[in-house]
Amino acid sequence: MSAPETRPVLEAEGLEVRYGGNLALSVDRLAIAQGELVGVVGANGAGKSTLVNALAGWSRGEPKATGTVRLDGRDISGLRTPERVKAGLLLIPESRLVFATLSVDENLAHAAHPRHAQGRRAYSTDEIFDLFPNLASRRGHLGGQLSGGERQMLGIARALRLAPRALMLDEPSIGLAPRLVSTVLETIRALVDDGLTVLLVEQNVKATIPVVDRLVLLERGRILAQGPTAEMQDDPRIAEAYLGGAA
Ligand SMILES: Nc1ncnc2c1ncn2[C@@H]1O[C@H](COP(=O)(O)OP(=O)(O)OP(=O)(O)O)[C@@H](O)[C@H]1O
Repeated sequence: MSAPETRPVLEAEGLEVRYGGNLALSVDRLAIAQGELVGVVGANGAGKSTLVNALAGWSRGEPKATGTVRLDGRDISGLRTPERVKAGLLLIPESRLVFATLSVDENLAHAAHPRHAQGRRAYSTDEIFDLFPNLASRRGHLGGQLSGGERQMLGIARALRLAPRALMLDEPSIGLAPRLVSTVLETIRALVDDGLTVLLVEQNVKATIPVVDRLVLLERGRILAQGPTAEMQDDPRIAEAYLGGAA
């Protein structure tokens, strides 16, 4: 038998992002292992979106990103977003990109299973509707007619059709009713238990703690602390800032 695989699925090294002259993100190293669910938490403006956008090779403004991003050991820093998607690195942005004028079925059909996805799992529409029964009952509804939670689920479903190697989600809980927040986060957990590798950005630390394996605390663009959830949840920086000053 060969030694157990330790190479991370997704890895960033020396990743820096500047907007104009301002350094918004400076991450020495972040690595996510196969089948791991890592939660990135931090206050407004901490750099959470900037981090996942830089990993995805995508941005709102015109930031300058430097450093190395690797997927399964392959340097993908020079690839544009569509090529990173083809390679298996997918981001579901905060804005939950779905086609508003296409039905749920059409939205899924547009996210067709890529031909060159060696060893990656593309979920079938049947599997997707098992995972998201709400979507199954709305197959003919237009994307624009769906609730925030349903759009979020459709966004995840579209990503699953594309056989992600690593999936990044930017604040999937935002704007959702508390009950739906746990449904969405528990579904993400179930996908990880099924083998998917996930980087989850969340401001809702309380809802994030029960589902993630590891927490990364970002502050002013830097990783202030990271570690297994069981240890990090008692870290006073997390407890005081996000859990109502429990310490
Ligand atoms: N397009 C942009 N142009 C200029 N500065 C930006 C841009 N996007 C983000 N920034 C700045 O970069 C920093 C990090 O922002 P970012 O959106 O990554 O934070 P965040 O942790 O995702 O915050 P939130 O939880 O509010 O979404 C902030 O200081 C923000 O003002």
